[in-house]
Formats: sequence, structure tokens, C-alpha cells
Amino acid sequence: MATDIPEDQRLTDDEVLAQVPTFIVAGHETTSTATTWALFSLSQQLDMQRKLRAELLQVATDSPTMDELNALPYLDAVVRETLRHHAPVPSTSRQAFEDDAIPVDAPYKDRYGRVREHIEIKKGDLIFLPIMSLNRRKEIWGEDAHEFKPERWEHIPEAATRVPGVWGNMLTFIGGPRACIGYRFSLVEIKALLFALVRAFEFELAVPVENIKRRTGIITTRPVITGPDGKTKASLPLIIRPYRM
Ligand code: HEM
Repeated sequence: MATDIPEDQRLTDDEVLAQVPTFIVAGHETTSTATTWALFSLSQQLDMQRKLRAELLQVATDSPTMDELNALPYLDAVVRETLRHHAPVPSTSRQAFEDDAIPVDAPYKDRYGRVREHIEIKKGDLIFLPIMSLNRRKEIWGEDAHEFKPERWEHIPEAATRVPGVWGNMLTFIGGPRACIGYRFSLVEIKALLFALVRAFEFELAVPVENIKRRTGIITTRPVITGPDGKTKASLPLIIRPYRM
């Protein structure tokens, strides 16, 4: 690899190759799943799809720069809301290296009815992090937390400003030293995909929305439908028409 850095700091060819699966799973599936969910929500909320298209059509070029994409407020709100509402990685876990106490926002009752001021954990405990549930928490986002509403990003609630995620007042890319390293890249990828797709096409669901369920695999959560054979498969059937002004 690069010959202008000291040899002991260079990656070997094997080390470079070993990154490929990580980038395919961590980088490709997550971003494509996020874009799929964005199209799912925009196909249900045609007013939002039209509003987004109107904004995108004001851009004078078919190949905008990253800065041009990032300057589009409604596109930004749609991407934020997609990643909040449909967190492609809906949960993860951590294991405690040592006994510890996790601070909580407000006292709570444990399963024995005792009031607790923090969560006690022991070395080795596994801690499940319900990313999507936290992203949709009514105590943070209000009564409409379970709705897809890009407009909420015009004024986010005060409680959301305290969410310790690495990006966007949500836990979609988690936080701390092992947060997602690819989130900036992913955000601009999703924006570029939606820019090209929503400018050129109109999207509508091809099956009743009740037929589309959510299934979580090892990492990502995707839309699935049940086929005539009774088997579910990852799919989002859409009717796609070229957009004519
Ligand atoms: C919408 C898109 C994405 C989502 C929702 C997402 C989400 C996440 C989450 C939740 C983690 C933490 C996993 C854990 O430790 O339990 C993570 C880690 C990671 N992500 Fe992403 N990611 C996305 C896109 C990307 C992209 C585009 C790349 C690379 C180009 C990437 C590369 C990585 C890598 C390498 C890690 C491991 C970091 C570490 O352990 O230090 N991700 N991602």
C-alpha cells in the first residue's frame, strides 16, 4: 500500500482484503436498507414525496456536489427522519469489562418494585441497546414519535438534544469510541441516491401497506412480503413511473 508512510504503519495486502467484507456488510447493506425505507415512507406519503421532488428539481445540475446536496433542507430532513424512524441497524449490544453503574435520566422501578437511581451492571454482563425503540421514544420525540414526519426536524424537542449519539440526536450510528466510522459517507450516499431517484421517478406502493412487514436479520431490518408460497422474502414492491413535469 502507500509507500510514503513508515512500513510498520502500512496495511498489508491481507489486511486490506480483510476490510472488504466489513465494508460490504457495514457499508453497503445499511445504506441500501436506509434508502429502501426512505422510498417506503415517501411512497406512503405522496405529499412529502412531491415536496421533496420540488426541492430537488430546483437544483440546476444532475450531478450536484456534496455541498450542494447538503444545502437542501427538505432532503436533509427526509434523510434524518428515515434514519430516526427506520434505524437500519435496529439494535446492538455491548459487554461490560468491569462492574459499573449506568446513570439514568430519571429514577425507575426495577422488576422487584424497588426504586433505582442508576443501572447496576457486573463485569461480563451483556447490555442490549434497542436503537430503534430509543429513536422512537415518546418521552424524547413527543406523542407522534412513531410517525414518519420530516417536518419535526425544523424544531427538535429539547430532550432530543441530550441523546448521546455520534450524529443527528439519535442512536442510529450509536455513540462513543466504537460508533459508526462511515456515517458521513452514508449520509451523502443516501442523499445522492434519493436526489437521482426522486427527481426522475414517481414512487407508489404496489401492494397494500399491511402486506409489508419488517424483518430483522443479523444486522439490518428490512421490508419483507409474504409470497404466494407462504414464504417471506426481503422485498419492497413499488410502482415506478418516470416523472413528467
Ligand atoms: C445508514 C447507514 C449505516 C448505519 C445505520 C450504520 C450503523 C452502524 C452501527 C449501529 C454501528 C455500531 C455497531 C456496533 O458496534 O454494535 C456501526 C459500526 C460500523 N460501521 Fe456503520 N452504519 C452505516 C453505514 C456505514 C458505512 C457506509 C460504512 C463504511 C463505509 C460503515 C462502517 C462501519 C464500521 C467499519 C463499523 C465498526 C466500527 C468499530 O467497531 O469501531 N457504516 N455502524
